Parts: sequence; structure tokens; C-alpha cells
Amino acid sequence: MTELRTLKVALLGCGNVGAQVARILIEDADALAARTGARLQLSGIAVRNVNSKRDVELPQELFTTDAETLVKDADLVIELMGGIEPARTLILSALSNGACVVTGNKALLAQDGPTLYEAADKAGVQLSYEAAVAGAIPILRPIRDSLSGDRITRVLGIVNGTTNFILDQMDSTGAQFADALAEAQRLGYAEADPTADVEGHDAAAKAAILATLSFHTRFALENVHCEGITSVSAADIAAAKDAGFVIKLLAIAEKLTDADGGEGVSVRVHPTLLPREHPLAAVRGAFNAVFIEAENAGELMFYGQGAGGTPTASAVLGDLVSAARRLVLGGPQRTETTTGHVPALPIEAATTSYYIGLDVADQPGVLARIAQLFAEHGVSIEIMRQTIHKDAASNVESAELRIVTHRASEAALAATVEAVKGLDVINSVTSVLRVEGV
Ligand SMILES: NC(=O)C1=CN([C@@H]2O[C@H](COP(=O)(O)OP(=O)(O)OC[C@H]3O[C@@H](n4cnc5c(N)ncnc54)[C@H](OP(=O)(O)O)[C@@H]3O)[C@@H](O)[C@H]2O)C=CC1
Ligand SMILES: N[C@@H](CC=O)C(=O)O
Repeated sequence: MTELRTLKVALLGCGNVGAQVARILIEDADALAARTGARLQLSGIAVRNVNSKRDVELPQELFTTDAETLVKDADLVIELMGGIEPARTLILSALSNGACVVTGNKALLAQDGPTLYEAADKAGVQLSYEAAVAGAIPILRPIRDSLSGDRITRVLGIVNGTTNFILDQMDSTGAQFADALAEAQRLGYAEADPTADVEGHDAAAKAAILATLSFHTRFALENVHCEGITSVSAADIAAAKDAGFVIKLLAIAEKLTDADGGEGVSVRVHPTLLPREHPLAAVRGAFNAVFIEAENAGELMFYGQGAGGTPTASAVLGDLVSAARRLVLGGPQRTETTTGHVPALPIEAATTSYYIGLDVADQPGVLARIAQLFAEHGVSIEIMRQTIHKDAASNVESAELRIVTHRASEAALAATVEAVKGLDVINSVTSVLRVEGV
């Protein structure tokens, strides 16, 4: 039997994901060699502190704090440190040395992707990042390869496991936000700084990557309208539940055509109400799901574990085997193709349905006045439901009004809400949330 070639693999980071990647590289070495046609030898693991306790028991001699030297001698580099620096410099150094790089670092890709893609192209090596979007779900390769002969028109997804876990816990068990976040951190779903999750920045980075691949045009983080879940209250969740909805943090990238036939792409992340029977409403815990609409394929849905060390390691290993196979077979490495030039649209260009909760005086003619105001602003009402409450102490009755609109522009909705607030019969506007799937 011919001796297999050995490829040296440098691992940068040994946290939630890195530790599982190291474990699989060691435990499944023979199977990976058989699939790759080369032995993937873990040559070292760069960390901040070589003495930290790890989730997995690994040979101590593999650990180093000298990432620069480790990278210089590698055929393949896996970056799982996170953050911008030193990850960026180490990846650029690896690429310029001719190593293929696998990363899960969506924050870096969304901030400085073009520099990295260009460096990979220039060096003729592969830069892969399946793990950067939706954890274990194979989503980037299907978009880039399987759908490359089609035209994607819309991508709609739950792409952050931490926020889906938090919203699901709040909805199903009545958990407090802080407790649910602490549990997501304990389970290894959250980013090192969980602000990136709860403020929507992690989902926005993923939305930029999805939009870039789907529309063959580079979209950066500043092209993504981003709202996180910190403003979603327990009362919003309860009201949504009562009205037959569930709140999810959605990432949306869709091609829009204006009245003059001009095309653009709206990329946005925000909390969204979904009817409980909608397929994305059934995505629980840290699971993710991505819907794709394409002109010829129609509707596709991808579902699986969106966060966590072991599921994410699966995506990293898939990229590693694929890059190693190319090294074994020879020939050019895959390069990025961003041949399109579709402009990014501001949030004002997006249209969506809205849920509006109002606390109103219980008086005759109130509903008609409100409906009239919506009509005057060009916002058409799909559902209007009223529930009467009586304050036990004062005996005063008030009405809770729940309105779901047809699709309207952000600008029309904002103007409507402002006008509604000015009506003397309105006690308060209790929620304004976007709605999909009605
Ligand atoms: N967790 C998840 O579910 C997912 C994470 N990702 C991405 O994967 C990457 C890794 O995530 P995760 O494993 O959760 O992160 P962790 O915070 O758990 O681990 C980070 C690792 O990188 C090391 N590290 C950090 N900074 C440095 C530095 N300056 N020099 C040397 N080593 C450093 C740390 O060393 P030490 O241990 O010594 O502190 C640690 O081992 C991130 O980019 C994340 O966004 C992608 C998909 C899912
Ligand atoms: N923090 C991220 C990890 C995976 O990308 C998430 O919660 O989805």
C-alpha cells in the first residue's frame, strides 16, 4: 500500500469549537485520511493560556502561545480564535505562505472579507468558512455551488442560536432574559462577548455573508440594518403568544424592484412575529433554519444545529477535508466570484407587515377613527382585534387593540404610528413589531 502524504494542520483557538475540532482530528484520523487521501496531522494548537482547563483532553505538547510560528509551518490553518486581531493578521500570513485557511469567524469576514478573499485569490489557495453561518448546517456551499445556475431572490433565516434559544426559553418556559442568556453561554452557543448575539451583530454579519454569496455582490456589515432582541420584552412575547404568533430574530436578504424597474437588495436583521404554524416558528432552542427562494428551484429550507462546539466542528471539518483534497489532487483552488453589482437598499426601501399593540379608551367610534388614520397613511389593515379590560380599583374600562397590517413601507408605518400616538383616545402604543408569513 502506498504511504499517504501528511498535511500539517495548525489550529488557532481551543475553545468551544476548537477543542471539538482537535478531538475529531485525533479520534477520526484514519477515517479522515481515507476520505482525504492524506493524513491530517494536528501540528499544534495556539491559545492564550496553555494551562487552561479544556473541554477535551488533548496532548499538552500540542499547545503553544506562538501562533505566528505555528502558522508558518502549516499546509492548512484552522482559525477559531474569533475577534478581529490577531485572527486577521494570522489568516493573511497563512494565506501568503500558501496555506489553505478554514475559519468560523463571521465577524472578521463581514468586516474585512474582501481583503481576505483577495489574499486567498492572489496566493491561489482556498479560504473556507462554512462554519461562519448557521453552525452545522451546510448552507454556504449549496448557495455558492448547487444554486450557482439559478437566481436567488430571497433568503430568510434564523441564523443566531443564542437569541433563538433565549426567545424560545422566554416563550415556552417564561424564563427571564438574563437567565436564558447565561444558559446559552454555559452551553457554548454565545460569542465571547454576547452583546454580538443579543444586539443582532452576529446575525448581521451572517446576513452580509449570505447576501454576498446569494446575490454575487459584496455586502458589508454597514449595508445591513440591524436590530437585536434587547428591546423585546416579556410583555411583547406574551402578547404575541396570545395573538397566535412567536417572536424570532430573522435575517432577511431580498431582491426588490422599484417602480422604475431598478433592482436592489435589502439586507436586514430584526425581531419578527411569525404565525405559530409557520415552519420557522417550529425552530426551537439553538437550532437555525434558512429559507431560500430561487427563480427555478422554488423554495428550499435548510435546518439544523446553529451553534455549539460539536455541531460547528462538523462544518469546520467538512471545509478542512475539502481543502485538503484539493491540495492532494492539485489544480486551482476555488475562488470567490462576486460578479454582480446590485446596490444595497436602505431599510426605508423594505416593505413588511406590522403588528401594532395599542391601549385605547373604550369609547364608541374609536376603532373607526384608528382605521381611518391607517387608511389616510396608505397602510391597509389585515386584522384588528379588541379585548376589553376593567381596572379593578378604578372600575375604568380600557381596550387593548391588536392590529396586523398588510405589507407597507417602513416610512408609511412610522408616520402612521406617530399619527396614532397623537389621537386623544390612545393611552399608549404597547408594541410595534414586524411580521412575516401572514
Ligand atoms: N461557539 C459557537 O457555537 C460558534 C462559534 N463560531 C465562531 O468560531 C470562533 C470560535 O468560537 P468559540 O470556540 O465559541 O470561542 P471561544 O471563546 O470558546 O474560544 C476562543 C479560543 O481562542 C483562543 N484565543 C482567543 N484569542 C486569542 C489570542 N489573541 N491568541 C491566542 N489564542 C487566542 C482562546 O484561548 P484560551 O483558551 O487560552 O483563552 C480560546 O481557546 C469564533 O469566531 C466564533 O464566532 C462559529 C459558529 C458557532
Ligand atoms: N454565537 C453564535 C454562534 C454560532 O455562530 C450563535 O449563537 O449563533
